[in-house]
Amino acid sequence: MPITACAFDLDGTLVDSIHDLARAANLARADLGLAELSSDRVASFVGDGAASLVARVLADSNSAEYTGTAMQVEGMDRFNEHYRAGLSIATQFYPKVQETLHMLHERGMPLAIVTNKPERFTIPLLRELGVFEHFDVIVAGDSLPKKKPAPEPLQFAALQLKVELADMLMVGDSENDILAARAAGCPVIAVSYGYGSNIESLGADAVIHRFDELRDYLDLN
Ligand SMILES: O=C(O)COP(=O)(O)O
Ligand SMILES: [Mg+2]
Repeated sequence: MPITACAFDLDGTLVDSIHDLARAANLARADLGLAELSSDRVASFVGDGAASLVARVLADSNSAEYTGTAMQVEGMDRFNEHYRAGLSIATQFYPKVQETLHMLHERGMPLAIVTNKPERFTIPLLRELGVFEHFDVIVAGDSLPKKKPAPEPLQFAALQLKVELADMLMVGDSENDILAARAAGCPVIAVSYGYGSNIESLGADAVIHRFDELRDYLDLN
């Protein structure tokens, strides 16, 4: 793979954000008189952006969709407030992420974030974690009309980075990341430690178990 740029998913790939997401989700549920869900349960609802997360968390069902009911609108408002107030209380980089991002940035590798997390959370979270400046482009879940698994966010990132899609490596933890990469024509590596289920069977070019294994796939000089 002649990789000249990298695009990274955020939740479940760079950072373990589930405890802050689950806290905000459960505070929103409590505001609406609903009982607490386990972090694992909330993790199984992450991946399609905040509106889907809120719909699934309120219904405690993976098939719930956000249609804008009064309860969902209220739940979304509550979730926004709680999550914005505690984006990085318990959120941490997975092992070797910081070092590897820093090394790639130092070596001049163009880097993108391509996440389904909305901009209102993505940008402050990256700032709070001290890595905002490492990325040349940030495409969030609501930056464009379509989000992953559509190819547009990766197409937009490649355009901004001035690289070919075939030369931009996508790294993610869920089926949406792999589908988006396939649709866009990007090579894709899956991480095994995130929130996606059955990641080994989803047809990524490779599966890695620790973030710095990425080095093996990049032509670093
Ligand atoms: O917030 C989400 O739903 C998922 O975010 P991700 O695309 O960074 O995994
Ligand atoms: Mg993810």
